[in-house]
Parts: sequence; structure tokens; C-alpha cells
Amino acid sequence: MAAGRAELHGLHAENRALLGSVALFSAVANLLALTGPLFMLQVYDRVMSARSTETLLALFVLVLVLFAAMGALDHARSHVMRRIGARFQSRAEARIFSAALHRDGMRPGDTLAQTALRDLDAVRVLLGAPVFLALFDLPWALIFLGAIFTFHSWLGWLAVAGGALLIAMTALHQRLTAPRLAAAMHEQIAAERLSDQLRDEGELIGALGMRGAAFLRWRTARRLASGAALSAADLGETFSIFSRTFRMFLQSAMLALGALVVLRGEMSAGAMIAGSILMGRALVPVEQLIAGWPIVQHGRAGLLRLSELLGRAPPEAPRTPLPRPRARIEAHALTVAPPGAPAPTLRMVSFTLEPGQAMGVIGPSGSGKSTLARALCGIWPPIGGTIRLDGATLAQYDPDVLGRMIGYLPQRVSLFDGTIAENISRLAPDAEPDRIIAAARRADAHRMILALPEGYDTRVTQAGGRLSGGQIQRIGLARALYGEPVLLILDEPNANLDHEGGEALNTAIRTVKASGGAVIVMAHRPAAIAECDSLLVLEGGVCRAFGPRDRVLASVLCNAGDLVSPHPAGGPA
Ligand SMILES: Nc1ncnc2c1ncn2[C@@H]1O[C@H](COP(=O)(O)OP(=O)(O)OP(=O)(O)O)[C@@H](O)[C@H]1O
Repeated sequence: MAAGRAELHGLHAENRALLGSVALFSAVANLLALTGPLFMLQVYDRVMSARSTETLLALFVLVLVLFAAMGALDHARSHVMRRIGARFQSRAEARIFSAALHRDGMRPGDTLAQTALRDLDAVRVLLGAPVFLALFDLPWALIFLGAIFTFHSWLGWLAVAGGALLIAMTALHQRLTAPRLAAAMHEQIAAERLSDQLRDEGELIGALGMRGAAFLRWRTARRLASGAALSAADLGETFSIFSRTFRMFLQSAMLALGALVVLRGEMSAGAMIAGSILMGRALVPVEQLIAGWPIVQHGRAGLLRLSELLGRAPPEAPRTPLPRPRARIEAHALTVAPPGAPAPTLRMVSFTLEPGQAMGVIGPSGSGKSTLARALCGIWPPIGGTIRLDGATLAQYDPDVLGRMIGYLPQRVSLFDGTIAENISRLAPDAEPDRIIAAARRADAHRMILALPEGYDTRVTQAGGRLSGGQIQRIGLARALYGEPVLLILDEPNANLDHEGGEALNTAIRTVKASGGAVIVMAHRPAAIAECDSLLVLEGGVCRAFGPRDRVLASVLCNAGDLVSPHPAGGPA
């Protein structure tokens, strides 16, 4: 948390000079705020007694100029603060985005990563809000109080007592509303997540007759969220109304006390009115703080959450760029745990894979195949042992560069909202069409894509849109093959493929091998390991056997012959 806070501080450091200028503008604007009370004093005490129209006119012109200057300064400081907020956001967003995607930012059950960009927005809003400027005005409230004391000490003490009560109310407000706002935020996130999920699974909900039950669950989540928000808003409103009315009453009380002092002949009538105006001005920042307190709380809570997120996902140290590696993979005593899991799900696994070779990974459900695939892609770093690609550990490669050298087809392929071409090119903004088409051809998806009405420009969604399961998987394979990766990792690649698709997959594996790449296939189905030279058998997260495919199959499985023959992809496992 402390490291994250220091990092955010650092990102904000370049704004210090601008904050200094806001403080300066605030100082001058607050001094100019004395124009009204001073004018009042002069009118009552000088113009009235001397009955001079010229003095009145001269004072009026001066006041006009001073008020115009005050307005301009007020405008300038709000303008600068909004720019400071926007600048902070643009400096921090890349780092916060990558921290939100970082493995340690995504612990199951907590929402730090999910709210990160919203938290950054809350900080930006706070920096540009009038309530933040009120903090710059607060020290000037003391000067105004001092000025009231120069009129008469009774007036000064009344203003101090009123201000102290308002500040005490602000502290109480913070104490009472903070837990309610945190609860409201929590419920809001849960409700949003549920409604996203229900919307994405609309077809399934209809098919399973879950519409009524889903609605009830959604309504409960919404009610909890809006109930918590309502309770926080009610309390905030109560405090806000109290402070506003109390401030108005205080001004009248000030006038009454001033009149008493004037009647006692201890002060002029001008000082009475000027004192009342000065007190009003001194209490403005306090009132602004109370009214804008929810913004302060959201911004502060966002800042704390961002500090925690950044602390959990420290910045990547710059790495010396390495040349394109040869496809030699060595795993040694590899031990991997999913994020937040108490125990590793893959333990002490070792194997070596040479360029031009393919390795199959088989084992029952939950044996750790997908865990191994994620570790090999660098998504889940090892907690023990090493993975080396051409001699270098995966951590020695820049994650983005490593990602481009690895083709990964996850077990559940999900596409990004965009066109098929954009999905194949991994959203690269300057992708060359030739490379996209080459990848699609290698995945044998080219003709299938051309058969769609808009071909490569067909828009798809996360769930695939109008594409079938097999079509999604082929586009996923084309995406994995894009950019001719050194290492191809396929997790259950033929789960949705027909015979033709299975053949295309085997051809793609052969092509990668022939070009000196390495392929690792996690499989349940026999057809997928037909092209594999070696086989790793996992059971309960440990290696049960590793070696040449046929020898391992012969020693582990009794129906080895069936398993290696490249029969229809839909055949039994
Ligand atoms: N994100 C996760 N958090 C915690 N545990 C996980 C996570 N993902 C997987 N596991 C656990 O790790 C173990 C291995 O899962 P993994 O997905 O690697 O198995 P698998 O061999 O690929 O299974 P399948 O063949 O069913 O896909 C399982 O016990 C699973 O519950």
C-alpha cells in the first residue's frame, strides 16, 4: 500500500508547479473577496457621512474591477484544477490498466482490479471539483475570522463557535457516511457484475427456464445496491441541509449581535454588516466541504484502492530485449498455483521440448493441464522451479514481446468485440492484411471466413456473435498462429472441431513443427496428440510419466493403439 501511494505521489509530482499556481490564485481571489465587506464599510462610514457622490462612484468603479479580477481568478483556478485531474488520469491510466490485468491484482473475490478505472475517474473528478478548491480556501477562513476579531471580539467568538460546530458536523458526517458509501459501492459492483452476466447468458437463461429466478436475483442485487446508496445519500442530504440553514441562521445571529454592539456604541454600522459578510465568506469553504463530501469520500476511497492495487502489482522493471528465441522449452521442477489459491495445482513437473517437436499433455479433469498451459504462456508465473525458453526464463522477456512469440489457444475461446480480422491480429492497430490471411489459411479458417457475408470484416462479440462453436475455435486457432509464434500452446484445441477442423489442426501443428517451432497440446481426445512426438501424463498436478509418445502410451494406457490413430475428432477419449 505504501509503495502504491508513493507511486501515485510520483505520478502526481509533475503537477506540483500547477498546484502552486492554484494556491497563488486562491490567495489573491480570497484577498479580493474582502472587496465586498470593505466596500460596505466605506459606503456606510465614509460615503454616507461625507454625502459624496464622487467618492461613491470612484469606489463603485474600483469594486467593479476588483470583482471582475476575482471572477477571472476563480475561473482560472477551476480551469487549472480540471486540467490537473485530466493530466493525472492520463499519466496514471496505462500503469493502472496494466496493474488491473496483473495476476496479483486479480485475486478471486476482491474487486480492486474491477473498480480500478472507475477509481481513477473518481480521483480525477475530485481533483477538478469545487470541493477540492475549498481546501485552498480553508486557510483563508482563519484570516477572515481574524478580521472579524478586529471589529469586535464578541463577533469573532461567535464566528469561531459557528465554524467549530460546522467542522464538528463535517467530521461526524464523514464517520457516519463512510461505511454506508463503502457498502453502496460494494453492492453496486455486485449488481453490475450480475447484470452483465445475466445479459451475456440470456439464451441459456431462457433455455433453462431461469428467467423468473434470474429476475429475482437481479432485483435483490439492485435493491441492495440502491438501498445502500439511498441511505448514504439521505444522511449526506441531512447534513448538507443542516449546514446550509445553520450558516444562514449564523449570519442573522451575527447581525443581531453586531446590532447589539452598535447600540452599545462599540462599533460602527458598516463594521456590523461587513462582519456578517466576512463570516459568510469564511464559512463558504466549510459548507462546500460538507456539500461535496461524497465526492471527497469517493475520491479518497478510490485513491486508497488504487494505492493497494499498485502496491500489489509493482511496475515491470525494464528488460534488455532478447533476440527471437529458438523453440527450446525446458521446465524444471515447475510448481504453479492459481492466483489466490492456497496450494499449488501443479507440482515439480519437468520436461524438455526441442525445436520442431510437439508434446502432448494428457490427464484426467483437474489434473493440471490448463494450469501448465497458463504457466507456459507466462500468465501464472511459477511459485517454484523454472520454465526456460531458449535458455532464458519467461520473466526475462518483456511480457508483450513474449506474448507475440507464443500462440495460445485457451480451452474456452473468447473473442473481443470487433471484426474477425481485428481478432486474428490480436487487436494490433497496424496489422498487415497479408499476415492476417496467412494465419487464417494456416488454421484452415480462410474459406470459412470468406463464406460469411462480410468476410474478414464480420463483427463478432465476446461470446462469438453469429459464429458457431467450431468457427470460434478456428478463429481462435488463427489468432494463436498470427505472427508465426515460436511456441504454440493449444488447450483442448479440438473440443469443438469436426473431422475437417481436426485435420486442419494437425496440418497447422505439422507446419509449425516444420518451421522449427514447438507445439504443446493439452488434450482429452486422441486425435489431438496424433502429431505429438512426446507425451506428458499429469495426475493430481504431478507428472506421472514423460517420454516418447508411443512408449509412454504403452506404459500408461492399455488402449494405446486406439489413442494414437488420428480417427474422427469426435471419437471417444
Ligand atoms: N483460477 C483458479 N483458481 C483456483 N483453482 C483453480 C483455478 N483454475 C484451476 N484451478 C484448480 O486447479 C486444478 C487443476 O485445474 P486445471 O484447469 O489445470 O485442470 P485440467 O487438467 O485442465 O482440467 P480439464 O481437463 O477439466 O480442463 C483443479 O483442481 C482446479 O480446481
